Amino acid sequence: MKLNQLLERLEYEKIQGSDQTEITTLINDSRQVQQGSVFVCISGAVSDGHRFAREVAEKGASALIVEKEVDVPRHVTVIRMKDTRYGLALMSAAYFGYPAEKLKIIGITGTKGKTTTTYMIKSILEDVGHKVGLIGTIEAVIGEKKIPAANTTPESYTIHKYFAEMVEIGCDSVVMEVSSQGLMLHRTAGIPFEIGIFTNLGHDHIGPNEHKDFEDYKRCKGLLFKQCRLGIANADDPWFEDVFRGAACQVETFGLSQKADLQALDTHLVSRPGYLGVAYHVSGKMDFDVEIDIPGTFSVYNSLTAIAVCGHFGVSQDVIRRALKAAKVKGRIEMVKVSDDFTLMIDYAHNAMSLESLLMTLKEYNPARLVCLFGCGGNRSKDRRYEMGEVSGRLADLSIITSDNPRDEEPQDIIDDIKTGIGRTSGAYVEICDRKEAIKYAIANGQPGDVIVLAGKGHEDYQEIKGKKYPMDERVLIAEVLEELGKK
Ligand SMILES: CC(=O)N[C@H]1[C@@H](OP(=O)(O)OP(=O)(O)OC[C@H]2O[C@@H](n3ccc(=O)[nH]c3=O)[C@H](O)[C@@H]2O)O[C@H](CO)[C@@H](O)[C@@H]1O[C@H](C)C(=O)N[C@@H](C)C(=O)N[C@H](CCC(=O)O)C(=O)O
Ligand SMILES: Nc1ncnc2c1ncn2[C@@H]1O[C@H](COP(=O)(O)OP(=O)(O)OP(=O)(O)O)[C@@H](O)[C@H]1O
Repeated sequence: MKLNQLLERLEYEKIQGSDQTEITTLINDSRQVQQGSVFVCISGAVSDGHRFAREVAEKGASALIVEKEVDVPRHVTVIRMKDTRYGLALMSAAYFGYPAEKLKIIGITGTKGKTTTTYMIKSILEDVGHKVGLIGTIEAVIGEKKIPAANTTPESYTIHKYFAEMVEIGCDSVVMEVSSQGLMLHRTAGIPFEIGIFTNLGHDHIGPNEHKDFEDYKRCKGLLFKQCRLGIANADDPWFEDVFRGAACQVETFGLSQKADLQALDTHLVSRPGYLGVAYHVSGKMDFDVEIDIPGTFSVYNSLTAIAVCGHFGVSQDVIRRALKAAKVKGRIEMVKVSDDFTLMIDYAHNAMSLESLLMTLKEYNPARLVCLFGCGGNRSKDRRYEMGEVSGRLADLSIITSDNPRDEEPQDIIDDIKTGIGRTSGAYVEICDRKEAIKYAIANGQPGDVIVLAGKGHEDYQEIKGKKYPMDERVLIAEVLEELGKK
């Protein structure tokens, strides 16, 4: 492959060598450079790719893409452009043969609801025979293959590599989470999104390594709507109009308010022993009743989004209704049936903010008791332990304090910190260090009408202790506990 084939959609300046240079691989990590690679130098948060220029030249790189000056032998081609992250995105698309153009790509951005909505959409579209790839916080899903994720939105090279694999196995569409960091760092630059979705905007992801302030966070979210054909937005979010300022797409809205194009009417919580959910009537562009077994008013928003998207894929109302009923997201308010008397669920909430939001949501169902089982990760801020302890002590009727990922710390020390937080409230608690034993206690002592939440681990299937990840899937622990209690 010739270098200029990768550069065809980019503006660039030739510093030395030739853009007709033959190249073997496209790489932005010096450690992976091979003979003939083109190395893209990225000025990162931790490292600067330009620092490795001489090293990669010695390893045999045939070309370098830079945004700063580098000093390498004359036989190495050097191409300069304004932004090499942007360059990497467009070069990656070309390198893999523009796979995005063979897929219908749905991108979801927003502070909350991305993961849940992504899986809902995948589930409905697959019900009518679409083959759907997925890229998100938990994993990338390519057919049967599941690749654990490091970032919500991976680096552009990885995205196009996944797209190419999806095309290869016959996917016709992809649903992906698009983080504001992903947009800001051009990980998604050049992707022709068929549909872009805006769920909501909250004060999050602002700090030294993320966005400098809320304005910047909001601006970055809006970038998605400059590169999609159709934008579907939550009309009830106070920032909706700001985010869509300057949008270049057609816009449709959903929400509870009358101004929304697709509206949820008569929303109500549904609760039966062992079951919590929401129900409502869809009005506007469609007209039918929906019930889903994921609790919380936000489930109305997430499912409405999925309905709006699937409407554009021509999915019938009956199919949408049936598929939504079956939609589950691993580790996101995931109900696990253990009893006809009480309800148990697994959720990823692992900081005070998400735990508070989860417990407040569940309290709306007026459970006999709200039981919260959780621990906190080791080698992380102690404040999180005090705060989670305080939130659970304040909102749950019983806290069961246990281990999460202790990492290099002693589990009991972490539990003691959580107890300091609970001590600021009058909340009742028990402490059972072993997570399986703690789950056993919760199930064995479940009372009619209780809602029990196992918080913190969510989709994770391991427990990290002193640098090693040991297999630990809460679904497996629950099954073992039921067996041991003779309830299976
Ligand atoms: C601040 C930030 O966004 N960092 C991300 C970024 O790292 P970076 O490009 O700055 O990388 P770097 O380590 O400074 O290295 C710079 C360049 O030198 C190269 N290098 C480095 C070392 C070396 O020996 N040789 C070498 O060539 C690197 O390959 C890179 O090209 O690019 C990496 C690859 O894509 C990411 O893994 C990394 O994510 C960090 C770890 C991260 O997690 N960031 C968070 C803030 C994030 O992106 N979060 C969002 C979710 C937010 C939400 O939920 O809305 C996400 O999408 O995950
Ligand atoms: N639409 C929503 N609005 C507000 N909260 C939500 C919404 N959807 C889900 N949540 C809550 O936020 C938690 C995280 O949901 P989800 O993983 O779908 O969001 P996300 O956008 O992927 O966020 P994160 O990046 O934090 O994982 C859920 O467990 C639930 O408690």
